[in-house]
Amino acid sequence: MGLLVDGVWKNRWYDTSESGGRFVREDAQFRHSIGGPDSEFPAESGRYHLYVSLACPWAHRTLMFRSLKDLQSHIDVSVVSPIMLENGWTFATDEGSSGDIVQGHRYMHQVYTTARRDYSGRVTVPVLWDKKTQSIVNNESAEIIRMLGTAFDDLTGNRLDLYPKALRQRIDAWNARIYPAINNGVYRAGFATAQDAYEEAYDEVFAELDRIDAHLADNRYLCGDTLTEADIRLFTTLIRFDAVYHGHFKCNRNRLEDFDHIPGYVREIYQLGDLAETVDFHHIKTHYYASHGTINPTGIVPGGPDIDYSRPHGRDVVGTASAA
Ligand SMILES: N[C@@H](CCC(=O)N[C@@H](CS)C(=O)NCC(=O)O)C(=O)O
Repeated sequence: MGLLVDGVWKNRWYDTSESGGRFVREDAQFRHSIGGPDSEFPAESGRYHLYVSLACPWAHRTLMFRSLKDLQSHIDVSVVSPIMLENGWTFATDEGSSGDIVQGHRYMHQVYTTARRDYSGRVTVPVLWDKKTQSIVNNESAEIIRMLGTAFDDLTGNRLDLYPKALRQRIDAWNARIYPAINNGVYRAGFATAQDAYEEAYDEVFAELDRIDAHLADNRYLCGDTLTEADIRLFTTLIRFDAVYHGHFKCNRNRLEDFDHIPGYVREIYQLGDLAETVDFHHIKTHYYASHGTINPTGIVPGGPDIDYSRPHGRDVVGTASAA
C-alpha cells in the first residue's frame, strides 16, 4: 500500500493522524469524459481499456456496466493481482493478475506515471485508459459508469438506461446517502484508528441498511420497479459484506443474510444477465485479508462464509406497482 509523490513510489499506509482516526478517501484526479465524435475522447471500439481489481467494489461497478451494456468486445480489461502490498497494485500473474495486457507494466503505479510523469497521489483502480493518447481518461468510478452507460450506445445498439431522466433525482438522492453510509461507510469502519471514528461509521452503516431493508419490503429495487445505477452502486458493497466487511471491517451487528429483504435483492442482481461472472470471491477475500497487514497481520484468509447466491431470489412478487 502506498502512493506516488512527484512520480516516485512511496510505501505508506493511510495517514489518519490529521483526521482524528478517521479514514478520508482522496478525490480522483483524472476527470475527462468520453463523448461524441468531436470530443477529445470519442467513443470508439477497441480504443479504451479498463484497469480493474476484481476485489475492489469501485472497479466492480465498471465491470457490471461493461457487462450490462454489452461492451465486452469494445473495451478490454487488465486485472491486477488481489494482493496489494509494498508495491501497491501489481500485475503479478502468479498471484492471479491477467498482467497488463496493453502496456506490459509490472505495477499499476507505472500506468499513472505513464499518463503523468510527476503524478502525486494514490494509485487507485478503476482506471479508464486511452490507448491512442496514452493517457488516463478518468479514474473515478462514479463518472466512468455514467460514460459506459450511454457513450457507446450507437456502437453497441444497447439502449439500457440505468440513469433515466425521470428517475435522476431519486437516483441522486440514494447515491448521496449510500456512498457515505455504506459504500465508503464500511471502509470508514474498517480503516478507523480511533474507537469513536469506528463507532460513528458502524452506526451509519447499520442505520442505512435497516432503512434499505424496510424499503425493499415493497420495492423491488431502490427506485421502485426499475433497476438503476443506484442498485449497481449498492450491490458491489452488499455482495462483499458477509465475506469481508462483516469480519475484516468489523461491521458485525449482523450478517446481510440475516436481513429480511436485502438477501433476495442481492441474489436477484447477482443472477441478472452475466453479472455473476463479474463476482470473484477468491480475489475479494484474498485482497482484503492478505493485503491489510495493519488489520489482519497474519494474512490468513478465512474459509467461509458459504453462501449460495444462485438460489431462488423470490423477488418477482415484490410490489412493483408501489412508488419508491
Ligand atoms: N474514487 C475512486 C476510489 C477508488 C479506490 O479507492 N479504489 C481502491 C481499491 S478498492 C484503491 O485502488 N485503493 C488503493 C489506494 O488507496 O492506495 C473510485 O470510485 O473510482
